[in-house]
Amino acid sequence: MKSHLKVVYNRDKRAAPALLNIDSLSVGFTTTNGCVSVLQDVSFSVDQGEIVCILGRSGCGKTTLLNLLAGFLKPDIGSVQLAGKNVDGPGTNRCVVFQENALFPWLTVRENIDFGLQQRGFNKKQRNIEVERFIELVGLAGYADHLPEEISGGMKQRVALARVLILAPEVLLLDEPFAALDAQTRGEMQLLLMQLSRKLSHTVLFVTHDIEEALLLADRILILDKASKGIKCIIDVTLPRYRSKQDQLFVRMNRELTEILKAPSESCDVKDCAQCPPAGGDAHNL
Ligand SMILES: Nc1ncnc2c1ncn2[C@@H]1O[C@H](COP(=O)(O)OP(=O)(O)OP(=O)(O)O)[C@@H](O)[C@H]1O
Repeated sequence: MKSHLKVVYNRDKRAAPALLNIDSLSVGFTTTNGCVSVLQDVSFSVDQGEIVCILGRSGCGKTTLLNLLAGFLKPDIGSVQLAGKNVDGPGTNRCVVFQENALFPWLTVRENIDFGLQQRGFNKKQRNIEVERFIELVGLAGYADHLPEEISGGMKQRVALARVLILAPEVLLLDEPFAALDAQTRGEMQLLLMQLSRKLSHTVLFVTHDIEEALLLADRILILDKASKGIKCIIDVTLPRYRSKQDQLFVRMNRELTEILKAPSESCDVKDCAQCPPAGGDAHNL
């Protein structure tokens, strides 16, 4: 049967150099049972303005990879480069949003969104204009003076998004940001993220367990493999930008991705895939 997934290892010539280059990353942890290797020889790159979703079974290293990109963790081997510069710690050019937002409970919505700009020394007039713009953008007009405890979980995640987007980071790193929300609010947040990242041209890496979420949001989906501790495959999502779960191609891709995630092998399982590298080839370098 013909596959509907386009697996891309080596990209066509790029119009511009990649924004993020992840080269041969390996990392492990020292535990009470000794050293545990989590990621081995992971390489890929991300273009400016791309949304890349990271999928994989529980414990395959998705959060670890995001932490490496954020600079919270250092690799044992390999490097992360952002715009040609080595990432060797956290930096203002990357912002992270987690499942559990960490809003300041004593600050209002407006003050939470303003906080980062204030820390960076922008004057009050500039800040006020930007804060009002972002309150509107994330659909929180009318709630600016509320405290976090006075708004819903979905609204809190809107605040969490606004307060990082306002800082215009080069890369936005999202670790299951909508996992705790109900299905409807989650759908609204996915749409909001897609609209905002297009409007503001953000480069996004998004960790999720949810294949549908990845198919709704991603330009590419990177699947991590627990067995090999590396990349199982990278899928180009060839759906139109605004997607419907009811679309036939969406349904088929969902089914095929589910199969890939279930498959125990270390390599891509797309049938008749002409683009898989030969054994020992230069896999995963996009
Ligand atoms: N600080 C740490 N010390 C020891 N082991 C760790 C540490 N952080 C992560 N690990 C281990 O590394 C592996 C990968 O963890 P990670 O959280 O990156 O996986 P994940 O794919 O994000 O999982 P999940 O989908 O369940 O959130 C797990 O086996 C985890 O126990």
